[in-house]
Amino acid sequence: MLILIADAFDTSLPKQLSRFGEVTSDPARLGEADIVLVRSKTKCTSDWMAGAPRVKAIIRGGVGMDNIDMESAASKGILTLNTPTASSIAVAELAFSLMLAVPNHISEYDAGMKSGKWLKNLKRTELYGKTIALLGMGNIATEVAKRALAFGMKVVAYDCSKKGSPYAEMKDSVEDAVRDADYVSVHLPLNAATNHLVDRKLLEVMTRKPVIINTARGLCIDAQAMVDALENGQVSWYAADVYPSDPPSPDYPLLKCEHVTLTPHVGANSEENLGRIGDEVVRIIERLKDEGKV
Ligand SMILES: NC(=O)c1ccc[n+]([C@@H]2O[C@H](COP(=O)([O-])OP(=O)(O)OC[C@H]3O[C@@H](n4cnc5c(N)ncnc54)[C@H](O)[C@@H]3O)[C@@H](O)[C@H]2O)c1
Ligand SMILES: O=C(O)[C@H](O)COP(=O)(O)O
Repeated sequence: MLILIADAFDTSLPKQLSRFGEVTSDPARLGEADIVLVRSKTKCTSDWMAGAPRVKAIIRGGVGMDNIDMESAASKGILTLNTPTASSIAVAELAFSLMLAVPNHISEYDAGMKSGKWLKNLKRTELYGKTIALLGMGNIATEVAKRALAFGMKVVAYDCSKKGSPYAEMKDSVEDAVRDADYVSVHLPLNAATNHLVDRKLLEVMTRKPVIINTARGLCIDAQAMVDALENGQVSWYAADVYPSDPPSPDYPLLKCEHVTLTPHVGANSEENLGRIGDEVVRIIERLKDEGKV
């Protein structure tokens, strides 16, 4: 069996996988591979699959499957699997870091100190007593909610398929969730229903000039509508880890906008999480072998 590690995984993974067969990271060997491991970088399109005639399983180390053409894979009998819970803590901690950094002016204070400005008059605001709306109440949002509760925040959420949670007051619509929120954190998969879910209309529903945090997918928000909302003060800050493409094109409007904090898609990229993802990949291959699927 040949396992192709197509994207950047934990450095210990090739050794761990060697008990299953040969392991390579040479993309030129796609045509010989039985299993391919990807993160978000490799785009598993129908054309890409045509170059992988032996592949029985594509394993996505991570959560989002939007870089994999699932329909094509299914039609070719290729299994598609991910590591659904491995990244929850890593991403929740990044969302929370952004949520702490913005009202505490960490980047402005730092830049001020280094340019000789003593910005003591710039007041911080506390998370305590504020309301956070979570869009999507799955694995990552649940970890964000637990941390928000520990900070004394009120947590509300909207999820199209979850009507209850021990960690959030569930709302019946996305509008109801965001209306009175001071913070809105996006935790949705990218699909036809969530593409531009945060659009001009939804931004207009928000009454509290919220900080919006997006560690889900860049296309879940309408970037131009977000720029306009930041410029007219309807939204006070946008903090994001995700873009329509990695990296975003130089003319992505939010790159040049004020009151925006950005990170380079590092939600899953903690040392610990890459280790967890690798361990989960090993368990998946073990199971597929036991079931005779690879
Ligand atoms: N920044 C990063 O590095 C990073 C890392 C991991 C995941 N992500 C992104 O975060 C997303 C969420 O991850 P998760 O682990 O919480 O996934 P999850 O599947 O556990 O939760 C997603 C939730 O969204 C809900 N949902 C789906 N469509 C909806 C809609 N139209 N309206 C309302 N709710 C809807 C689902 O019911 C589900 O409960 C992933 O799909 C991925 O795109 C980003
Ligand atoms: O959906 C995910 O798991 C994340 O967006 C992480 O993507 P990455 O594996 O490319 O860091």
